[in-house]
Amino acid sequence: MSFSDSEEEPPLLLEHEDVALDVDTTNDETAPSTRVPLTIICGFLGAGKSTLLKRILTERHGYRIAVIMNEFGGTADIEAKTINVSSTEDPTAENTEEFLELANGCLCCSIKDSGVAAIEKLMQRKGAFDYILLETTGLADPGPIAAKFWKNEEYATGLVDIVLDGVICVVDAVFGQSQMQEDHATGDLHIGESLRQIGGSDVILLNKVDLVDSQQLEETESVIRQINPAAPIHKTIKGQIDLKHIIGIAAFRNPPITSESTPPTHVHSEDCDHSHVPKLNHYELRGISSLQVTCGLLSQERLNKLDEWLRNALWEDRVVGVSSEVKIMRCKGAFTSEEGIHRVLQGVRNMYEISQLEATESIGIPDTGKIVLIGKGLNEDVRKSLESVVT
Ligand SMILES: Nc1nc2c(ncn2[C@@H]2O[C@H](COP(=O)(O)OP(=O)(O)OP(=O)(O)O)[C@@H](O)[C@H]2O)c(=O)[nH]1
Repeated sequence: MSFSDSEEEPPLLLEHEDVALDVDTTNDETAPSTRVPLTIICGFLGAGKSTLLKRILTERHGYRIAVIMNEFGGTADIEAKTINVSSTEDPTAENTEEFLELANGCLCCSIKDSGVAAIEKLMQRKGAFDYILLETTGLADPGPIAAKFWKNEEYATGLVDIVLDGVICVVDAVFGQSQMQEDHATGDLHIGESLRQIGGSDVILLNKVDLVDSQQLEETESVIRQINPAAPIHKTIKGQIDLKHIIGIAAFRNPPITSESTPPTHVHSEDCDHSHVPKLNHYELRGISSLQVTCGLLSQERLNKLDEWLRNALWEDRVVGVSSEVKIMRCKGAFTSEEGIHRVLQGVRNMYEISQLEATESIGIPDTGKIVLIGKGLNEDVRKSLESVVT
């Protein structure tokens, strides 16, 4: 699980005609001149959404794709910085907080809202894109987000008309099954996020298949099929997939069929005439919160202590000086050692890795480090405990 892609096969070049980007421009004279398709990428925390997007951003596919990251816990800048490509406008990539323009014409930006304002601003500043990919937070229910974009005239700005193409769900082959089971077992009216994400998607990417055996893979696939029998399932390693399977699929071109049994691609909106599960704040409902700690240059001693702290927290659910239980579901970080070596922390549940970035990969990583934890029981005591290790 390294940010270095050197061990991977070179990305496949895609033929233009392979990717059906021919969104309907029709003969309607009132139609805006450009229709930009949008695909929503969802999937539970750490499933591999950013890895998939990083691949798309750095491949030579010939399209101008705008990738919008919408992260929970303020980790989007870590994602953007670790995309590991320098900006064509600003090779030192110092000014990449807002967006990062890549050599292949793609653009990456991070935002906190659901994307509309940022997309409009981007279009005004950078012209229209061939395609927009919107990454949702790992805990997001894609339904309401999809409903915002689906055939919504509000977002026809006159210059561009954003049309929803489809919803893609990235499922973690290692933790996906247990996540779905946990979400099934909640027992109340609330439907767990992983079920909403899988149920509301048009295509499923079963990712990290390199980390599981065939039996676990089959079982996970079977659970996914029970939740969403309609969506094709593609097995992937680090999001390696031919783009034609995920973009330009026009899943929303035809109106969804309305029936008693709501089809998986149905987008709930205020106009629906059937009952919905209550609208609940999915973070609070699951008791999930995020915690962020910044740090300066870290000595080797502090790095060792941080490693020990993480091992205790992720493997034992214990944090030094905190009596209550802690459950860290996701951790990310970027920090620099006293010798000036940049390191990136990536963790999903009890698996984590601190990798060292090569000098060329470090462009844009500031000396001020940042560690973000997402999970349960992340109170002030946990923050103090982590701060005592890194500051
Ligand atoms: N072995 C292996 N590791 C993977 C694969 N896909 C992603 N990873 C690693 O899993 C970790 C999480 O991947 P991300 O792409 O950041 O996951 P994410 O879904 O964007 O995470 P959130 O935005 O926090 O929800 C990273 O360390 C990746 O390198 C895969 O197919 N195989």
